[in-house]
Amino acid sequence: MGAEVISGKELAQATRQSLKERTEELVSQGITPGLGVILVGNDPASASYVRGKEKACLETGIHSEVDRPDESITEEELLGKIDTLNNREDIHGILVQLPLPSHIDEQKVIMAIDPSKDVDGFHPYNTGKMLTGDDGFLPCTPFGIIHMLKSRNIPIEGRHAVVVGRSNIVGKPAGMLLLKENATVTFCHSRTKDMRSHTKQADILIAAVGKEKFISADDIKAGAVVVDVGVNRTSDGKLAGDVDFESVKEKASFITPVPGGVGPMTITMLMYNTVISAEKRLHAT
Ligand SMILES: NC(=O)C1=CN([C@@H]2O[C@H](COP(=O)(O)OP(=O)(O)OC[C@H]3O[C@@H](n4cnc5c(N)ncnc54)[C@H](OP(=O)(O)O)[C@@H]3O)[C@@H](O)[C@H]2O)C=CC1
Ligand SMILES: Nc1nc(=O)c2c([nH]1)NC[C@@H]1CN(c3ccc(C(=O)N[C@@H](CCC(=O)O)C(=O)O)cc3)C=[N+]21
Ligand SMILES: [Mg+2]
Repeated sequence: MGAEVISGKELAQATRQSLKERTEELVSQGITPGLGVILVGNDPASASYVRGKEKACLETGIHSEVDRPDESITEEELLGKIDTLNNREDIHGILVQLPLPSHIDEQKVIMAIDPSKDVDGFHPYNTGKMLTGDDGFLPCTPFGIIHMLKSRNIPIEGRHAVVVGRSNIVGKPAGMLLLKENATVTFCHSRTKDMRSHTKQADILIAAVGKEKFISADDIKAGAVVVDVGVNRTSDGKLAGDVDFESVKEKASFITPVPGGVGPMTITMLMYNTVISAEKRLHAT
């Protein structure tokens, strides 16, 4: 018994293989998809995620550039770098790694990115399109989650999805994409009272809190689908999600692991968005 584990790592490999073919087709037509990453400062976790993105670009044939300004960079200088990337023909996707140092206004920086190159899907123009169901870039983590559920033919329509966490980059858009798939959605957050009464009703539970072992077997319904977005560094230096994997695995029907779950799919959907952006450029010429 026990849940089936949805390997994001395996699905990422398969998806990257098909993206590689689309990239080769683009290259044969004279366009190499290009991703420009800006990583401010030297936070070790951010540096590690950016390395993952560079590796994925190599695997999919996407040209990548990483600019690593010192954390003393001014907001104006950073906006200047974004402007340069916005105007480059050979760059189809722009990603500014978050969080930014506190002297820089994150929202202002996100707004400066050309929405047609916003492969993170964080610009309000793309957020708005997601809300209305128009075609735009979807945020990579929620997009990857939907992809993982569909890869296992897990029904979403009509089911109760409970999202724990409401950040702009994960929780909120995850709930919106599940709603678009016709789930009935509940959000839980730090002000939620009696959280367990909500999580126990979930057919699909998304944990995006950032606290190790936040969700235990007692918090879920038997047979629930549990998606663990959390990436937490434990005291012994390992990576752990928000879900107590060993106990929850015995009670859930499907579960995503950490590492090797949502993280690799997040990066893969970034590659996907970059390829789409380059394809749009090709068809616009
Ligand atoms: N695998 C991946 O690809 C990615 C993983 N992550 C990971 O996902 C996790 C969440 O990231 P992110 O959304 O950016 O984090 P934030 O810190 O921005 O948001 C955390 C959310 O959890 C809620 N929360 C905090 N404490 C509680 C509590 N006791 N009870 C209920 N809700 C609570 C907060 O509520 P409130 O709004 O009320 O403060 C907030 O909405 C992190 O571990 C991060 O590293 C993030 C991005 C991508
Ligand atoms: N502009 C911006 N876009 C982001 O998408 C973004 C961001 N800023 N800031 C930080 C968060 C976090 N995030 C992760 C991506 C991949 C893994 C990932 O691949 N994790 C591996 C483990 C990686 C490791 O070993 O450290 C795994 O879960 O298997 C994790 C976290 C993207 N984020
Ligand atoms: Mg945040």
